[in-house]
Parts: sequence; C-alpha cells; structure tokens
Amino acid sequence: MRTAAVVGTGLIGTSAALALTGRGLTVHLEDADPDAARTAASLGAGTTEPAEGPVDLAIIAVPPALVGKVLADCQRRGLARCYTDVASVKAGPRSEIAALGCDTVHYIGGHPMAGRERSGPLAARADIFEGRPWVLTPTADTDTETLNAVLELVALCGSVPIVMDAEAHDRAVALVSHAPQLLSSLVAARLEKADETAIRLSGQGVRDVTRIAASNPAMWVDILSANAGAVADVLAEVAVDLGETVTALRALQAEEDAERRGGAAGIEAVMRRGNTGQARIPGKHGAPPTRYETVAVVLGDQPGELGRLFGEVGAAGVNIEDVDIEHSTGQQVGFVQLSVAPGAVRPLTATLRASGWSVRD
Ligand SMILES: NC(=O)C1=CN([C@@H]2O[C@H](COP(=O)(O)OP(=O)(O)OC[C@H]3O[C@@H](n4cnc5c(N)ncnc54)[C@H](O)[C@@H]3O)[C@@H](O)[C@H]2O)C=CC1
Ligand SMILES: O=C(O)C(=O)Cc1ccc(O)cc1
Repeated sequence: MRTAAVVGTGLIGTSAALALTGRGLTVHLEDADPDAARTAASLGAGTTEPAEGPVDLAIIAVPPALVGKVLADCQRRGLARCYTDVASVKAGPRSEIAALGCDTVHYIGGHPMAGRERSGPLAARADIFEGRPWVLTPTADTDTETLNAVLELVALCGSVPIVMDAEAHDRAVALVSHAPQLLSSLVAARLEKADETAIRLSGQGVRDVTRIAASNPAMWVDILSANAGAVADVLAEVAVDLGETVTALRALQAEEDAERRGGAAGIEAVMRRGNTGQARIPGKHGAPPTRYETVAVVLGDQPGELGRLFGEVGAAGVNIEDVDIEHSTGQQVGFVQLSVAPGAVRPLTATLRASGWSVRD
C-alpha cells in the first residue's frame, strides 16, 4: 500500500494518518470542516490536495451515523480501490451501507480499540493504536484485496487484528467500552455540585475511574444511539448489583451481629467478583494479564527529574512496564509508581535508594 485517503480528520482519522505518513505513505486528508483537515496537514498527517487517481485505501473516520452516507459519497467519486471505517459501532453502519446500495465487495468495517478522552486533530498521536486490538467486520462479500489492504493498515498502526461479526462486536463493546463510559460519567457527575473541600481530596482512585468522563458528549450520543439496547442491558445488570450493594451497606450499620455479618459478606462478594473481572483484562499488546508490582518513588516537581529517574531505572537493567504519576495538591512533590516485574522490585528499590531517591515502602 502506497497511498491512502483519510476522510474525517478528527482524533482517530488524524492519528491513523500520522501513523501512515510516519511509515512513508502518501495520505490525502479531507474533512467537512476544512480547518480540521488543514490542522491535520500542519501536524504532518498528509496533504489536503486531492489525489489524482484512486488511492489504495480510504479510511472513513466520521461519526457512526455518517459512515454510510460518507462511504456512498466516496465510492461515487471513485476515491479509493478499497474502503474501511473506524466507527465504534458496527451493526448500524453496516445496515445503512446495505440500504444505500454501497459496494460492499471493496468495503470492510473496522474499529480500533484505542482512543482518547479528547477530540479533534490536535489530540491525535501516531502511537495510540500500538499494541491495541483493531476489530475487523468483513461483509459476506468483502474481497481478499480489501481484507489485505486493511490488514496492512492495522499492521502499519502497530495494532492486532481481530475479525468479528458486527453484532458480536457491538455486544462486546457495550460491556468493555460503552457501559464503562457511562459509569465513569455517572461517578464524575456526583462531583458536579460537591463541596470544594471534598474535591480537593481527590486521589488517584477517583482520577482513574473518571478519566474518560472528560469525553465529548456529542460523540458519545452518536455512539450510544447506535448501541443503546446492548448498553442498557449491561447497565440494567449493574443496577441490580448496585441495589444489592446498597442493601449490604445498610446491613453493615445494623444493630444485630448476624445482619452486619451478612452485609460484610455481600460487600466482600462484590469486591471479590471485581478482583476476578479485573484480573481478566489483558496486559499490553493483548497478552495475557501479567502481574507487575510497583515501586513508588517520591519526585521533586522540577524539570528533568522524571527523565533522570527513568535513566537510572534503565541503567539498572529494569524494564518499566507502566508509569503512573500522582501529584499531591499544594505540594511541590509527586509520586511516580513504576510497574516492574515482581523480581525487579527489591534490587531496583536498593539501587534507587543507594543513589539518593526516596522510595516508599
Ligand atoms: N474518540 C475515540 O476515542 C474513538 C472514536 N472512534 C470512532 O472514530 C470516529 C471518529 O471519532 P473521533 O475522531 O473521535 O471524532 P472527532 O470529532 O475528533 O472527528 C470527527 C471528524 O469528522 C468530521 N466530519 C463530520 N462529518 C463529516 C463528513 N460528512 N465528511 C467529512 N468529515 C466529516 C468532523 O468535522 C470531525 O473533524 C467515530 O466514528 C468514533 O466512533 C473509534 C475509536 C476510538
Ligand atoms: O480512552 C480509553 O480508554 C478508551 O477506551 C477510548 C475509546 C473510546 C471509544 C472507542 O470506540 C474505543 C476506545
């Protein structure tokens, strides 16, 4: 594949375009909003000049409800030899594509399972897809050339292809993406009118749970409108669990010992089910979950400290698997949690302490 077109140069379109230009492809950028396409081009994502002939692959990166219409329009113009999209839901767009009479031989649905809580080209990054699943939903008649073109796109973006049926995809993302998005928003909504003194106490837990609550509401209305039933099914089950959890918490306040024990058992059960579910989430690159342990280092809030710390960890021959940085309100220090292989915790702690770092026990 040598040439591509990206139609819709928001977060996902521009990120894919950056990944492709980074690998030497020529990418033609289009957007209904010319400013978005110009911004993407200025970031190095490609050119706003139209292609002279059909490109190898067009990537349609517009809101889910517009995928059918935009695909039909691109095919009418003969923009590309093969087409894919990146919409977060797959069954609705597929029905629309069929209803509009699009060419489904040269089209394959796609959904990179990676994103950010921000929108627009300025939030784009070439590396957001690395190691992440990229779902492909071929139609019954998608041809091999189209499948190969999109497999090349997925490989160039560093993602892992997973072929799925569109309905199965939509049920899966209701569980792992769409319901979690709403639950994150619901937890964050509790903070809307909370007392400032309470908000100031926010630590890493509430930050982790509410990160995606910063997402763009308009985009999520589009996504949820196209998967409302499946998401409602998941949330109805959560509502049952919530009801039982509230009952267990009330029981914890009871006078009677037996009732309090029942409450504690209920809470323990929900925590244990959570432990089991959380442990099933795969680690980086879709690998089975790996248990890492953390080394927590206190860091002065000054330029270059993080780089110096990473340099020392690297020199000690330890691979950093993940990093979390926690700032304490009103203090000039932060805590850096380095996730490392369990066997590396003791030697790394000793090495860092020996060179003057403050490592928490
Ligand atoms: N944001 C995320 O984390 C993820 C989003 N997706 C999917 O990617 C697609 C794009 O989402 P984002 O990049 O986040 O949205 P975005 O809002 O950042 O970008 C969408 C772009 O499409 C353009 N657009 C709208 N109508 C158009 C038309 N008719 N022709 C050409 N351009 C048009 C808009 O002007 C905008 O620049 C959506 O289908 C979304 O479901 C997939 C994975 C993750
Ligand atoms: O930010 C995250 O963790 C996400 O999971 C973002 C995301 C949003 C929408 C998608 O269709 C896929 C991924």
